[in-house]
Amino acid sequence: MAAVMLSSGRKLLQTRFPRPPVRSGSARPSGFFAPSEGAMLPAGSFRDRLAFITGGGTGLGRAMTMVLSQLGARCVIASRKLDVLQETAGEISSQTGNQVHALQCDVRDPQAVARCVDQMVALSGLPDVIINNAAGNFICPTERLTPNGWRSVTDIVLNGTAFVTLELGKRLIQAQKGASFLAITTIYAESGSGFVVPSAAAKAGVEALYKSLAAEWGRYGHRFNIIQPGPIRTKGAFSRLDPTGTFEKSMIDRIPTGRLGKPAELANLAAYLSSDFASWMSGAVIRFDGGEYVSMAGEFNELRKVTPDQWKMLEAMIKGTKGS
Ligand SMILES: CCCCCCCCC/C=C/C=C/C(=O)SCCNC(=O)CCNC(=O)[C@H](O)C(C)(C)COP(=O)(O)OP(=O)(O)OC[C@H]1O[C@@H](n2cnc3c(N)ncnc32)[C@H](O)[C@@H]1OP(=O)(O)O
Ligand SMILES: NC(=O)C1=CN([C@@H]2O[C@H](COP(=O)(O)OP(=O)(O)OC[C@H]3O[C@@H](n4cnc5c(N)ncnc54)[C@H](OP(=O)(O)O)[C@@H]3O)[C@@H](O)[C@H]2O)C=CC1
Repeated sequence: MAAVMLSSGRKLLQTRFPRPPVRSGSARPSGFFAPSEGAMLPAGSFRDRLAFITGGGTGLGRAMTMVLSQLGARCVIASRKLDVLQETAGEISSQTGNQVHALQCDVRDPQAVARCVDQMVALSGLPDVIINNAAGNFICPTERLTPNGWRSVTDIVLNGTAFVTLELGKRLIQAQKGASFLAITTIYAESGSGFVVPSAAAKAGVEALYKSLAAEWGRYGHRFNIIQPGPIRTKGAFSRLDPTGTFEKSMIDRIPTGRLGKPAELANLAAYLSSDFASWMSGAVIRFDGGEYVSMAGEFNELRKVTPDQWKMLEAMIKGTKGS
């Protein structure tokens, strides 16, 4: 029951504001926004191209490797767990018929990054496409965070991206070879977010790094773009950000398109940004979140819960107001 109060404190009107019907995340809106998951670009868009994807063995990195490989790219995927990488590489290359190499690399270690790039060059040459996707994250009240916890996330996300970008950028410049660099950040790189503070700080740093290099290294034939994904189910993210599954429903409820994103949708956008179709695109930050960011930001967006009858009443009240 909601009451409208006069400034005197007297109740003017009482009416029932029922709780909105509980809608499951995949109910009404997703009927309008069904995902399309096949490769979007023409076949062969990445023929004769080499793509280097950090964290390419799992989750979104795996999905991006899959679509690039489907479109003809040779791929090199790199992260810490060689067995996971090798399994993914085998699965993708047996489906697409294109080479996928797995290289062990901890992006926190600049020497390991240099060794990894040496191996890639020996195998396949310097890449045309670089996707900085590797990340670490976990929810944690900031007062519980240790210096090592801070370091573990910021080293992977910010330093890791910087080490990969510097190592490859310098070698590409030396070889006078152009390339597309893409970084995967997150919508809260822009707003900041409590409880994932090292990730928010590091992702914001990655965005500053990529926007800066878009300006500086265009002259070497290098493009730099950023995708800020909203929630897309992966084991890596959801097990560390919503380990009990408690928050998923309220998260979906605030997404105007009524569902989570799909890895293949993100992969199609990444493929476009990394392709020649986007050769005029650099320094772009693309939010890809089903509308979640603007939905959380708008002061009055909670009014979605007001029913048509309640609107009739509210309108009458507003129109009935005389003076200020
Ligand atoms: C509201 C619902 C949300 C649902 C999802 C919505 C998603 C929308 C937006 C999403 C953004 C997503 C961003 C992402 O980046 S997801 C990517 C997630 N993937 C990964 O994190 C994979 C890699 N991660 C890891 O390997 C680990 O998690 C790691 C901790 C980052 C690094 O591993 P490692 O180097 O092995 O470190 P450890 O030795 O284990 O730990 C280092 C220090 O960190 C402390 N620590 C680890 N976990 C926690 C924790 N949960 N809480 C507090 N502290 C933690 C650990 O204790 C160590 O510190 P020390 O004790 O002082 O030594
Ligand atoms: N899923 C989501 O909802 C969202 C994800 N993102 C971003 O998308 C990207 C992919 O995340 P997602 O696929 O969900 O999660 P995953 O956990 O599956 O991916 C993270 C990858 O990073 C690799 N990695 C972690 N640490 C290192 C390291 N030190 N050196 C090299 N590689 C490392 C991991 O491999 P290994 O363990 O073998 O090292 C893993 O493959 C990340 O940048 C994340 O921040 C952003 C917003 C939303």
